[in-house]
Amino acid sequence: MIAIGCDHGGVTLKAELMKHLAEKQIPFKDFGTYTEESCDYPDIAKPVCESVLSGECEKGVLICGTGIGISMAANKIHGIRAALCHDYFSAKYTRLHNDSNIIAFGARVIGPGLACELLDVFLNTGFEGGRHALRVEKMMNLEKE
Ligand SMILES: O=C(CO)[C@H](O)[C@H](O)COP(=O)(O)O
Repeated sequence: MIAIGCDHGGVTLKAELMKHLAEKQIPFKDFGTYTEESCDYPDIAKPVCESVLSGECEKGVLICGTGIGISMAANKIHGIRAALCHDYFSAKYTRLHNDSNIIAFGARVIGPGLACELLDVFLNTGFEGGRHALRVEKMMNLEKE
């Protein structure tokens, strides 16, 4: 199950990504927002991240206008590693090297075609482990300081 959420800036892109997931028969849970009425991206980031941390959802997708605010908000939550990705290399390597559990997009930055491709590579790439495991562990330990 994939958790997905956006602010008002990401409603259209979220719909495209959900259509893409449905076509691929990948189950998802939509945490809103559902209209283009203005809302605050931390209010959406929180339940999406909680769903990933609880294990209800395996990974998450967050969208705002730039992708910056909603990924910043997500990364304030302990256990979340959210990666803002607008290119193929980043979407692939944030899984391989950072074991990211959330991908974020800026709906005012990227088109739906590329975003769907990036989501695919994000979901289909595993963590490489090895030397990266200690780095991820050290990164997560920063939350405890
Ligand atoms: O990208 C965002 C946060 O990083 C927001 O989507 C953006 O700031 C919303 O702006 P506005 O209220 O003017 O639609």
